[in-house]
Amino acid sequence: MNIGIVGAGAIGNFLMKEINHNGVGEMRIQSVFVRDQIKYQNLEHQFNIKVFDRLDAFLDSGIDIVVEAANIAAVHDLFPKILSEKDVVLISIGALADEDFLHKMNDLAETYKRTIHLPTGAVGGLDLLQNAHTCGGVTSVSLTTRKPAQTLIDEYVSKEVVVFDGHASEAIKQFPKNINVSIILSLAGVGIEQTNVTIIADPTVENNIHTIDIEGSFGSASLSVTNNPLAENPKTSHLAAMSVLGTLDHMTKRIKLGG
Ligand SMILES: NC(=O)C1=CN([C@@H]2O[C@H](COP(=O)(O)OP(=O)(O)OC[C@H]3O[C@@H](n4cnc5c(N)ncnc54)[C@H](OP(=O)(O)O)[C@@H]3O)[C@@H](O)[C@H]2O)C=CC1
Ligand SMILES: O=C([O-])CC(=O)C(=O)O
Repeated sequence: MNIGIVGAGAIGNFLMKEINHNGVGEMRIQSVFVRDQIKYQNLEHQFNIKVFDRLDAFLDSGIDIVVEAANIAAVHDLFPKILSEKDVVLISIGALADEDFLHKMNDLAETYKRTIHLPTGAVGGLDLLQNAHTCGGVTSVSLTTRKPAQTLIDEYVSKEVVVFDGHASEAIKQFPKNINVSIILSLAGVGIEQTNVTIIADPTVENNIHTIDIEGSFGSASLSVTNNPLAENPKTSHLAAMSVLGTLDHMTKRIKLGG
């Protein structure tokens, strides 16, 4: 599978190292789309890839699938066009909190017979949540996210501060780089207006900790993930990058787990 990536930050670099240096199945990252070709030119030599700043040339570079590792604005601006030509993997899931955009992407996928893959990201439990929700059996979903204070707020704090308490729809507007996980949970479960989110800036922690509580006709579930951050971007958890790789790897398998 020849892969194109949009964005070359913490997750993009993780993927280039794992796939092109360490090797994962039959995958290869062939092309990377960036805003500033000069800034990222060194990647060509480092990972044996081609760097593009023109979208048409990137899409024509022999890639089978496009992985987004950029931001919400890039999904909104670039991916309707990209989806009309390629299957896509999106990690800035917050882009889909905009319901008009979500419907537009769904319609494009139908029209062009494309697939939009959404990795689980820095959490777990989506299998349970989706299964329980399929029969309308979920009554409540809550996410409590605790991150190192400096990744959420600029001012110094000596003790923990609740910086957000409300629904996922508003959480992603206020913290677009920190709470994409709330939108994948919303999509799997009860929706962005019903998924409860609390975000805590904690000066005493070094991990990104996501705790999910689900209640429904199946019973109840509680899952807490204590994530190591990626060195290149401490806002982003290692598991989020791994989940993109996992999503690509699962596509190649004949035996599909989960559901
Ligand atoms: N779903 C989840 O669980 C998680 C999602 N995320 C999300 O994943 C995304 C990537 O994270 P991460 O790698 O840590 O972010 P970084 O900030 O480390 O990297 C983002 C990269 O995207 C590039 N970029 C931005 N806009 C564009 C554009 N229009 N076209 C091409 N490249 C662009 C930036 O380049 P430059 O600015 O130099 O042009 C940069 O190289 C973020 O949106 C983040 O919020 C992160 C963690 C968990
Ligand atoms: O990586 C994480 O822990 C979660 C994150 O930033 C996000 O959901 O946007």
